Amino acid sequence: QVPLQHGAHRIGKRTDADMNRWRDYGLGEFIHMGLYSILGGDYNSMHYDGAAEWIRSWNKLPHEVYDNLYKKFDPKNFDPEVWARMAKNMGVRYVTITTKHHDGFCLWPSKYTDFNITKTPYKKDMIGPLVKAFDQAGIDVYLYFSVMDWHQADWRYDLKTVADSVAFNRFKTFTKNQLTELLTLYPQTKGLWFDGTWDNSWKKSGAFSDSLDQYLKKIHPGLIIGSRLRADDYGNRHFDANGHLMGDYEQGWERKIPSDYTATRGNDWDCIMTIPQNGWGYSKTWMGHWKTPYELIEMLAKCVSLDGNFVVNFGPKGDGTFRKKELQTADSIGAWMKVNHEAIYNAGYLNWTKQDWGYYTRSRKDGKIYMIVFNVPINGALKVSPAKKEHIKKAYLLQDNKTLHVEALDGNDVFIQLEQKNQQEPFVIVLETGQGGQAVEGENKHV
Ligand SMILES: Cc1ccc([C@@H]2N[C@@H](C)[C@@H](O)[C@H]2O)cc1
Repeated sequence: QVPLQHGAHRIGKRTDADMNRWRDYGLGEFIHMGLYSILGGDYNSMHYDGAAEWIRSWNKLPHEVYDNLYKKFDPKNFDPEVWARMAKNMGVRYVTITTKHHDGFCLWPSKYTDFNITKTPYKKDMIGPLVKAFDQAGIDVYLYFSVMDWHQADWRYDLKTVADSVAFNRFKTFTKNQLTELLTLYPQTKGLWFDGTWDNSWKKSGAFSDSLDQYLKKIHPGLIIGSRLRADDYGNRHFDANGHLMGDYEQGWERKIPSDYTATRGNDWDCIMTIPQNGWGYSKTWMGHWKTPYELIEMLAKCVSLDGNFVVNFGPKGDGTFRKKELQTADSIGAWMKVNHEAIYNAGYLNWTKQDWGYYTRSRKDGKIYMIVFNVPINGALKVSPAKKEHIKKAYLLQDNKTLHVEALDGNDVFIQLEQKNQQEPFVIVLETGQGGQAVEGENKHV
């Protein structure tokens, strides 16, 4: 064990009520809104083929042109109630909204920089009404905040000189002030989602990130902060020099999902995912493959089956409305969740051998076991190999309680026989288990 001042201060999961609530969310939503939403990935009828919210870094777009976009920022059709209702219908239980992305533009009336929404034609705070609308819809709100801030003269990518450190110290104070402001203005906030913390300047500021983490939790008890905020004494991020997670959950799964339970290292985690191949802010032309609702539902099932949450990103347009494809996706996921949310909410990992037909989840409330089925085998027989001493007593379809035939195989394995194999969408089977003797007699038991 390497002695550390600023490594993990807690070994293992955080288990207070706020974190237990976080663990049970299952499904979340991310929203990227900012000056980049106005351009939608295009400038001067050229298309930027990077992530649309990074268009300021495109050499064909002068910084000055981008930074003056605030003069055009006017989400006339923005309605926080519409955003909250869409999220509610989709079945999300938490939402993370960008307050300030890397470009430094603040969607709230910050008193620490004039580069904020009050200086735009729209004038009004967007964060307050969103926090209120989501909170009233029963959706927990988390605020995305980029530490890296391209607008601040005191931002540094690295600390090479004394002058760098003097400037960066001013930047740290600015950052702490803005975060205090956000938590004071929006006390319903459940957590902060940090980004833009990969540069050397921040890696060399492990002591500050540690004290900032503690300060924020002191002024806002229960606050949830993932592993993207801190660096340890040696600049390690997410996991300290001793391999312990620094943060309340692992925040590294961006557009990727752990391959299996081992890869989660037994930590809490969530995966944030774009519907297109990449790109978080609104882009007129989405990159590459657009994930179908079923692909996203399979990702959701996989995340929950590995004790994580799944967060789908939406990038509203500059006028404050969502593109049709995003509205349709939210609708489709919501329709599936209306029928099958029992297998997602308050559910997590089950240590049974993964089968090809899909994913197991187990309810943290009552231990009920769910099979979320995506791939029906040709013979319509779904193999289940329970852990030792666990036996299948009954299997039924969640959507209509229809009991399914269970055939005993060797040991306590079973086949669950599906009658009609023309399933048109992912479905859920509920398993009732018992301890002790095989509850289901095989028909043709070969001795
Ligand atoms: C290399 C890279 C840097 C920053 C990002 C930001 N994190 C996501 C949550 C988005 O905000 C994206 O701009 C993505 C990739």
